[in-house]
Amino acid sequence: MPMFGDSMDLKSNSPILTDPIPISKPKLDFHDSLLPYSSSEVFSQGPFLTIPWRKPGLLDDVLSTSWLDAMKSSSPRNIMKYNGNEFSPNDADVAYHNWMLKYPSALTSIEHIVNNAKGKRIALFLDYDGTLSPIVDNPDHAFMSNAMRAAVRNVAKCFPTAIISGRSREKVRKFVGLKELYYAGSHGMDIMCPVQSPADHTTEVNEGNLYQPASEFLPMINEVFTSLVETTKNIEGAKVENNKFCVSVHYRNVDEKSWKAVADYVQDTLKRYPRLRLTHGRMVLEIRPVLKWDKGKAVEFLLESLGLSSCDDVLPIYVGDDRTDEDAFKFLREGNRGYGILVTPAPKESSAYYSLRDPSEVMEFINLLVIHKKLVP
Ligand SMILES: O=P(O)(O)OC[C@H]1O[C@H](O[C@H]2O[C@H](CO)[C@@H](O)[C@H](O)[C@H]2O)[C@H](O)[C@@H](O)[C@@H]1O
Repeated sequence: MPMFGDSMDLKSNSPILTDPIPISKPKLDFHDSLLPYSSSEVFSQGPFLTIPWRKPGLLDDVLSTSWLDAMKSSSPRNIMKYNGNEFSPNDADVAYHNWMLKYPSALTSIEHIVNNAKGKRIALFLDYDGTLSPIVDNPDHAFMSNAMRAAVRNVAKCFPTAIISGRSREKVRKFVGLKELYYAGSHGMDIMCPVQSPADHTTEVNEGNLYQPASEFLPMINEVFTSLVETTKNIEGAKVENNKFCVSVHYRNVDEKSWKAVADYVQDTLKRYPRLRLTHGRMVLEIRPVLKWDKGKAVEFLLESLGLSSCDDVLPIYVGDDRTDEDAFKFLREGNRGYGILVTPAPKESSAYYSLRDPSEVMEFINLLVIHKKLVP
């Protein structure tokens, strides 16, 4: 089990993890009531968020040597970095405590959150790996607990609830095993659309109603999957996962000496497929279409489909642990639409408002939402 968050460093010295465009102080017009802290406090520390810069036709990350730096910084074995400072494990508690001034716990902030939800409808978005299920070595064994399943089932009875995952929609649906939710797989590129009945405004999930903005990439993704399975087959521990509209190349179980070989194979593949790009996850390289579509877009799309896109009477909450979840946090923050909650046991730069340490705290938070809903219907 990782000691700290696996992809803990969005601001490392490596060019891979930082945005090559200088970021000025964001001009975001927040309502103070939504903020868990004062906005001047948040932005006084300089550039706020570094996310990979996406430009169609370019790889997110250019050289495999740099990829290697990114892969190393994604390893829990490496020292923890936050805001340019390095922390030894002994400093970790102090660092986490200080970091929480900026990203307070969603558990201790529950009153603030539900107060802001008064007169509004909460819409809940949940990432899967690292959020509902703990991170484990074998991606096929990332099961969620029955207690977590019960919590998600209960919360879905209170609020519209969607799972947005990097995995294929079918796979994540199988893991979660609840039919009363909405599912978006492949980082939001495969959405089972809820259908609204014009008569009574109820929604139902219609199997035939899929939104798949990357459907033309399907043959290409399959080719890449087959090719990477073949090329990496001799690297012990490497695992290639077909997530339908994206491919994950896991190096969690690969000896660090062979990480470069993994990066080289992925880079070679991307050279052959310029319409695909790379993103980094938790000890995983992810290949996906060069498409302006991400988890943020998926949240926007689902809110529209559910008839919940009006900011005035809806409070979307998104809970996630990974870099790809930042797109959703950013979408909520930029429009002053709702709350992002970052799940992490270690300090990380984020566009989220709040934090939770691990999936067990996520479950606690979900249960608190249900309790509050029952107390104040
Ligand atoms: O968006 P998510 O639902 O968080 O999916 C992101 C990736 O999650 C999975 O990989 C991660 O979890 C594995 C199981 O704990 C772990 O072994 C791996 O190292 C992590 O990167 C999944 O296997 C990927 O396909 C998803 O893209």
